Amino acid sequence: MENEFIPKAIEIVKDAIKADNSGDFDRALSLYKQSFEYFMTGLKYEKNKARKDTILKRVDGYFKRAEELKKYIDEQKNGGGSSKSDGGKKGGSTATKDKKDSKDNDDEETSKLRGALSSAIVSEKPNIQWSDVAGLTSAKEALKETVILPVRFPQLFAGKRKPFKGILLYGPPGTGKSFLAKAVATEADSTFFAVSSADLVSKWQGESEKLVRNLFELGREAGKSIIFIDEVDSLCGSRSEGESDSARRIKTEFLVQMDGVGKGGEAGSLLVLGATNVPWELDSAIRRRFEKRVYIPLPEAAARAYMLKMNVGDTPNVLTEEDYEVLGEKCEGASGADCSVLVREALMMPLRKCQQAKQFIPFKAEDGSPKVKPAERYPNCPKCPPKLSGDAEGSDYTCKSCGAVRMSLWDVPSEQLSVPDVCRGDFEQALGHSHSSVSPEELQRFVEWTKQFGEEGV
Ligand SMILES: Nc1ncnc2c1ncn2[C@@H]1O[C@H](COP(=O)(O)OP(=O)(O)OP(=O)(O)O)[C@@H](O)[C@H]1O
Repeated sequence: MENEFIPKAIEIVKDAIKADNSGDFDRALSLYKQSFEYFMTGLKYEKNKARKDTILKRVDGYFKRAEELKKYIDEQKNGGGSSKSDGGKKGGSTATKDKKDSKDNDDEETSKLRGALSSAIVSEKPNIQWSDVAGLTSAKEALKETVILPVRFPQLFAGKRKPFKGILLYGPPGTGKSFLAKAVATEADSTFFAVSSADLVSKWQGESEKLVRNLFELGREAGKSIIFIDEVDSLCGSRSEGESDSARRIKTEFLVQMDGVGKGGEAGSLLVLGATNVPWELDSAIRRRFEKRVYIPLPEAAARAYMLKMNVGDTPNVLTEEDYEVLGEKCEGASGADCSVLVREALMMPLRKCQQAKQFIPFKAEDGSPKVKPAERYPNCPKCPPKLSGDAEGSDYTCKSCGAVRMSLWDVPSEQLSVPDVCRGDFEQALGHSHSSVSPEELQRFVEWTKQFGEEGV
């Protein structure tokens, strides 16, 4: 698949620079941040190393500028800071800071880091139930054992029996790793700290290891909490020649913090959940800290059928259980995310039928009001199609046999339009355009890695 994230990121960053130059710093900062999300995702898929390095260099510059802006905006908000109208370019103001004693400095630094963290993490109490997660039975069991049991029955974890403190969920994209992590947090009634690795990475200007430390402190202070680090590979990839000092420091801090999890606190009160699509890129030291590694594979037919049904929800449809079963079989290779895209596509089909229809059948609704429904293909009327297709019939032609009226959607009074229910045919048509986002080679790689380091989560 063509990597569309980088061009999109560049588009956004151009707007950011424009806003920056025109003095609209709030907007500029928000656009820079938005572009980082796209850059980080795009970089994940960028295979060309030279191109990757060039982009990273550029992004580094944007990060620095965003940091300056954030500092400047914060200073303005706090009523202090410089009155410069350059958004803190050329160093910004540190005048207020100089007067503080060292304790104040520490507090200030901590609160600054906390501020930075709050923009980097999403802290919430999610509301995703186990039953919302299709399939993945043994992954759910493994997570229940790790998270729920220690809280409910602490006596089970006496002596040397300790709950796991780090779990890695790995598998192809869109298989529900983040979704599952949220279900864990709901079930455990824990605060969920989801870290956007793009934001953490964006603080790699000498402070990120402190950010990691603060993140873990926040987690400990919040009582029962789960720290979810998506794309953990981008924080803790394996050592490479080009690895910078700051990347090494963040990794070391992460190791130290992971070792501290579970010490001094209530058993199972802080859990670190990591997710990655590329487990083989993880540093072996980090891999070891995630004591349990659960493979989240592509869903099986029954899980796919269930997801299709959940995604259709209460949209008017004529689909039967059997239809879902057949469709579940047909979309082999689709991830959970692919299934939602497929449903979205299929749900649009009735709209397309309305838009493309050249004739509509009038009928009376149950309450007696006049309605029309699109009749693009009307197989039950042998006379209708040939006559209707003839231009000579004129635009106001009505078929004497079936009653179809020649008109377009725009001729239909809004209150009279009856939208066709979603049917199996709509899905079959949508399936024609869909494709699996994971190649068999990639899948094989996950299977191999699971044999060596993980366990099946199906
Ligand atoms: N097993 C599942 N049950 C229900 N919904 C699912 C499942 N798997 C995926 N989905 C749907 O797909 C969406 C994307 O899933 P999610 O973001 O959790 O995948 P992920 O594995 O974390 O992907 P990535 O690796 O790309 O971050 C979810 O919001 C959910 O709607």
